[in-house]
Amino acid sequence: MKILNQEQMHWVDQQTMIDQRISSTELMERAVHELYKCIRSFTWFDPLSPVFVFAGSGNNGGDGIGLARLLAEEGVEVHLFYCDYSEPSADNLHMREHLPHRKYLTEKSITNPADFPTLDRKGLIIDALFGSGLNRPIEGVWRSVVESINTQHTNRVISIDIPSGMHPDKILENAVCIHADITLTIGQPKYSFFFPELGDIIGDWVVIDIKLSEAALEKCDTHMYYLDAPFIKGYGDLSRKRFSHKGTFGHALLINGSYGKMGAAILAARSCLRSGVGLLTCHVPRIGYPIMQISVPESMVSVDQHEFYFHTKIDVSGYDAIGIGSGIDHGNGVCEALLHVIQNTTVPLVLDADALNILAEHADWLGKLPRNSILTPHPGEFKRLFGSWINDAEKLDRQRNLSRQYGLFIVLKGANTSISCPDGQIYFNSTGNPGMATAGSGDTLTGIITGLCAQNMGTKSAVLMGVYIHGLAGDLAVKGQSQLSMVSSDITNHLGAAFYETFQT
Ligand SMILES: NC(=O)C1=CN([C@@H]2O[C@H](COP(=O)(O)OP(=O)(O)OC[C@H]3O[C@@H](n4cnc5c(N)ncnc54)[C@H](O)[C@@H]3O)[C@@H](O)[C@H]2O)[C@@H](O)CC1
Ligand SMILES: [K+]
Repeated sequence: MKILNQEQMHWVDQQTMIDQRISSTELMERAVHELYKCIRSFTWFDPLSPVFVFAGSGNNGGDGIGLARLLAEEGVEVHLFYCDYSEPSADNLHMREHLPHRKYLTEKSITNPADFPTLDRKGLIIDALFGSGLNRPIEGVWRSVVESINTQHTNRVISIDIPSGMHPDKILENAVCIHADITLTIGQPKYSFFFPELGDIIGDWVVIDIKLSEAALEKCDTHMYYLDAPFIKGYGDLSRKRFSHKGTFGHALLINGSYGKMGAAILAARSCLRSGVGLLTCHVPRIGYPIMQISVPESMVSVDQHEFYFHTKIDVSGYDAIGIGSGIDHGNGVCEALLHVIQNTTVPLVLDADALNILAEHADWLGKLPRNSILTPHPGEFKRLFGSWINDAEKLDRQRNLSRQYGLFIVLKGANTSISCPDGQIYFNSTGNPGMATAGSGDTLTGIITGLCAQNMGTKSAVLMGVYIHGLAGDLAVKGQSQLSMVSSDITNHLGAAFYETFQT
């Protein structure tokens, strides 16, 4: 799914009305019905509790007023507050004119901070003050309304389209924003939803489909995408031909593990094999030989001359993809051995963990990496590699520019992992959960991406698919268990189900 900026979203709204021959009121009515359906589908929704709607005078407010109407028509007790309601938009006025009989609905204006109501009964707050039309930080009475709503800890808060005060495309420094429990976002997710520093403000978010014009969406030029199921399904064909053999699916090399960290090598190897690679060789220190043979019998083992860690300048020719770094440690000679790999292969390298830390100490090596290599840092490793950032928007810009400059994929791990590509596009993953923040989760990702890269499907497909499948396997693994009990082997054990759910193959 494309992620559009403020201007593009407005344009798509307008084009939708033209293409579908509907008025702006009809489009808003469609949005209002979809918002209502979504709220009514929440199992926690209690029609016997009051709903407090705070509406601004723009179209976001119009959505809130329309929602108030549908809830009141159902018999829900609704209290509607108009906040500094001057010069309402035409659609906002239309919604107001069509409010039902006032039996279940009260209306009140808030024109100064003292007008904020006492919400002494537990209920649901709907935030419809400002939406994607916000163009500056909230001030005055709106600010005090936002601050008062944020103190209502016993009431659940749903923001319509975007938490009021948040800009859809950028960070407004020190701006006051509604802290939503849930954001029901209209049409497309907004770019700012992918800034980790705003995560607590947005809460959980759900995209409300209002059947925007496909033709208009198609025409919008963007470099930002949300990596969801329909998108990834169209990205590759993993079905196997009848006469295919293990040679068809590539030969991967994984260089991982050291004394005390052989688990990283095992986790990566098992995930690599579960991702469909034809042949796998694991290069490990001597101490790791029996461990790998017993733990991962499907893998061949190449043994380093060093007892405890990766040290030997090995022959890396003949492989289709190489993953390196999980648990390789930092001992004497590791840097030279890593540089030897970098300089003696043309296949994309998947670099993780200690390989990234070594890279951080040798910034000039970035330019030496084979084109289309893949860096998989978590934020701490990203900082060591590329320095600290001013805010998340600046961090994402930097990530994107570095990918273009060095011809690399950068997979910045976290909630909604961001994947920047050499072509300048950036993808935000839709799968995964906090249970995956556990030891070895990154090692499994290295294994998956390396295994997919080896199958010659194109590096970009392998990276996007790998990140998506890794998260989906985590989502399947956590079903029926607590996130806190999850271990990274659970991810590996659900890879088969994740591939099947995505590609039916
Ligand atoms: N046809 C459409 O355009 C649709 C719009 N929809 C809703 O409309 C919203 C966008 O509506 P609008 O463009 O009217 O914008 P908003 O309702 O977000 O804001 C209203 C107006 O307030 C002013 N404003 C912006 N920032 C301000 C600030 N900090 N302090 C004071 N005033 C400020 C601007 O002039 C802006 O146009 C979406 O978020 C969505 O909820 C949906 O109903 C779907 C269809
Ligand atoms: K809002």
